Amino acid sequence: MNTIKKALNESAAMRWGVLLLVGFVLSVNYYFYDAFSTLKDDMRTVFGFTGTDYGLFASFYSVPNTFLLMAVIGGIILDKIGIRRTGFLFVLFMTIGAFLTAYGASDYFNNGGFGYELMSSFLPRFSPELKVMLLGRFFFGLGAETTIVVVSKILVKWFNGKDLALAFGLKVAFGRLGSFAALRISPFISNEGTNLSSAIWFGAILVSIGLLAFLVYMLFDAKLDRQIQPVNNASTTDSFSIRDIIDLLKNRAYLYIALLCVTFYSAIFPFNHYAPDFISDKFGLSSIESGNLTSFLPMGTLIFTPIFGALIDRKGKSASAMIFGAITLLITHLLFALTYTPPLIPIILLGIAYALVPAAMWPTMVKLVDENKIGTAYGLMYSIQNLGLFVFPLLAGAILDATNPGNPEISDYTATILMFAAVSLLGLIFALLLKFEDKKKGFGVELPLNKK
Ligand SMILES: C[C@H](NC(=O)[C@@H](N)CCCCN)C(=O)O
Repeated sequence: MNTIKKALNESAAMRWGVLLLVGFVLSVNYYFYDAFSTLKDDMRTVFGFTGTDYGLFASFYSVPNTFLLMAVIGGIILDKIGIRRTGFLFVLFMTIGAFLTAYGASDYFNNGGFGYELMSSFLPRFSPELKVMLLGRFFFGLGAETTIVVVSKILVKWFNGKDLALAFGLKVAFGRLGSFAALRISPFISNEGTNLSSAIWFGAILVSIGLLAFLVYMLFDAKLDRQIQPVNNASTTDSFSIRDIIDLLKNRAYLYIALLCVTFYSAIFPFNHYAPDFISDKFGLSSIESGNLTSFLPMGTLIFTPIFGALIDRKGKSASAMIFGAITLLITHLLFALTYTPPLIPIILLGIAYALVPAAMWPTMVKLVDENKIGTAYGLMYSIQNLGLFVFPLLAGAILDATNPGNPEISDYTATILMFAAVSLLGLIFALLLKFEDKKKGFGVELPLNKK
């Protein structure tokens, strides 16, 4: 009997199964990224971390991606050596980074364990545990950002022409699920700092399970390659040139969207690092209560990002959605800084902005850049974004310390949050510029993404 074998990516069950696997890798990535925000106060009591120390720790995630351009380089490596080897390498970096961070915070290390003496022998301004945790955060960040680029490429490989936008919305949702779990589970395990180290080890173990999930994915990827290789060989030889980066930066619409990306996310991710502590200090809640409240944010975006994505696929209006999201973000920070509005209201507003802008911004790239340059375009955008993710947690910690001398238990966050409002205002200006540029050049950013 003559049987024609279907390629794996033609089976819907296989595609969604793959999304579940790589989505898990993203969930643990975001879990470990956000797990520390509810532990800020515990790290202050257990390790004596100041706001600046905490800001430095949060910022270190972005050092490799900004100063060593690792997100761009990771994208180029990905195009050169492929999904399996690049993915394995960068998920491994992420895992090593998570374990190093947990080791730095462990009782064993802090009771004079391996490396303690060495870490005490230089830069005395920084404690040995902070130094090891910074090293861990560096490797974690190096692996985590390129892992997101790898997962994007995996989705294009499996879903192109078959619900790709929905798959991208769900990709963001998996990340938010990780953030949600971190905000709920992390303070629960830490139990006001009595089990701080266990809360961090738990995150590191989750990341290592992510590595196992990626290894399983590699089996499917290899099988798919064996099935589709002859078809794809002809089209995968586009080599990298520095000219691509120059051309991207000369494209004003790309520049505006990259600047919107850095300002928008700089007013959200760094804010999230401080949000549970801010809400707890301003509204007198425990760290578990404020973590639970903050967790409504990723929970809401988990549901709404794919829904907004599907709407933008069909109705368009991406530039308007980005402007609306930027205005909402500005209002949120002004409410947080200047009023005592019950925190759930600004959190809901923040959730709308946080779902709307990513749902519109990431797929819009296909309107601005040729498909064969899209990996470089995303990689460059992530590197630019990471500059903001480096600077703003640091700045927030420094402003917090300057306006609250003596590292007090309860801090006044007004100046810190006003700084985030100013960054949101910049984001709004770039969203408006993008819309004007689109009107002038006719990229079609306002048109639906789905082809008729
Ligand atoms: C898709 C987008 N992701 C990013 O911007 C990443 N650079 C964030 C990384 C945080 C966790 N590792 C998003 O989440 O909207």
